[in-house]
Amino acid sequence: LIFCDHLLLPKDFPKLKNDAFLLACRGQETPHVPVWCMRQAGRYLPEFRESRAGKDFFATCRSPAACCELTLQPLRRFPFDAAIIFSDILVIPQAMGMDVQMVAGKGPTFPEPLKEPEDLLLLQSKVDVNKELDYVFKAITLTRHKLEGKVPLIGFTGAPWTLMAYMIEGGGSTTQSKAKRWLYRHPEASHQLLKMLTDIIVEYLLGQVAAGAQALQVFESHAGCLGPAEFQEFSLPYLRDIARKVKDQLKESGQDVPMIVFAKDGHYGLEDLSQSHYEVVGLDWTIDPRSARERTGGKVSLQGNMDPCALYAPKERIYEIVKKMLEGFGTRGYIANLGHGLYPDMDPENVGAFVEAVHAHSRHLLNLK
Ligand SMILES: Cc1c2[nH]c(c1CCC(=O)O)Cc1[nH]c(c(CCC(=O)O)c1C)Cc1[nH]c(c(CCC(=O)O)c1C)Cc1[nH]c(c(C)c1CCC(=O)O)C2
Repeated sequence: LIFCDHLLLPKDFPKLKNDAFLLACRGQETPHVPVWCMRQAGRYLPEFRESRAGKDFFATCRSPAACCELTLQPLRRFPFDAAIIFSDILVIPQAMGMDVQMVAGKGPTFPEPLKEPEDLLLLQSKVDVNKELDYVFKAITLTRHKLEGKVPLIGFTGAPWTLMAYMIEGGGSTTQSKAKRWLYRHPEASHQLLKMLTDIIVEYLLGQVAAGAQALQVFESHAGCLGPAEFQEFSLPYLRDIARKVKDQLKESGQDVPMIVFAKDGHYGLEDLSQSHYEVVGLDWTIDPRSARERTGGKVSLQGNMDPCALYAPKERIYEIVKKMLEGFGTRGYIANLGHGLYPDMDPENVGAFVEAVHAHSRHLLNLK
């Protein structure tokens, strides 16, 4: 039999061998606390830099074989309990007709960002998600096969506010003042754009599940620049809509896929996020584990939240920090992760020490029970 990778179908997937991550998403018992890292496929790995060398970032995102290889790389080194598909949140603005380039040393850049509400007319409002983002679905299907059931595969998307902010700022920004100007000056146009994005995101996530994604994470990376009132109006309703619509649709076909919401620096919204139809709330390092547990009252599983910079510490110190974190969160309904993505200058050995510490210390705590 000759198998052609690009002909692999989203069915007959290999049997899952390690379900600790999926069990933890649902608050069920696990033999150890599962762990993965945001940006685990990244430049801190020499093999990643070599695979990416000289190639355009978004061209890489469009190659299912490249995405599959980059997704698998960290798993060859470390016993992570989940894989996250290599892609980017900005493939959605691209599918809506915007040009996005990855500029070395600067990050993602939109040569023609949205400036005024009239610019919304330039966007493709009815995106054929299955056609425009087909390459992501192919990458997911291929990767799910190539994972051979080692660990579950996580799909993801940017949340509406975070994508809107990129589309208006045209790149990274510390204040997000251009995007926030829209919220205060053009609230109706803002809602129009957020609604447009929500509809596309729902279809995109459903497509990822159909392609083989076993969990979904929604990145609201720019929650931190909103205050509680703006979050209530411009972020939370859309985050809720996404989870409800995805879940309703999946239920119709008898499927159930855990969803994670990660609102970076959105500590003011923690109670609300824990009542937003997501099984898991991701946390950054500005929240104390015990208070996060108290504030979410056992309604959700929690994921996070070690400061990525703590990985610069010597290994013994990493172990101590992990120990405290595990004791704060407890071993049930908990997925260890960083509070944001791994930095490109991280020593892979320290990432390994982090994973090892989570597994070893959580097994120790679970054996005491
Ligand atoms: C805001 C955001 C983006 N992309 C993403 C977010 C949300 C998460 C967050 O808050 O960080 C999401 C993302 N981007 C990438 C992943 C892959 C999966 C994983 O976590 O391993 C994920 C989940 C790959 C990537 N996306 C990017 C890289 C690094 C660039 C490269 O490989 O050349 C990777 C591995 C590029 C990217 N893409 C984006 C930024 C800000 C950058 C960094 C630019 C830089 O550091 O030069 C937009």
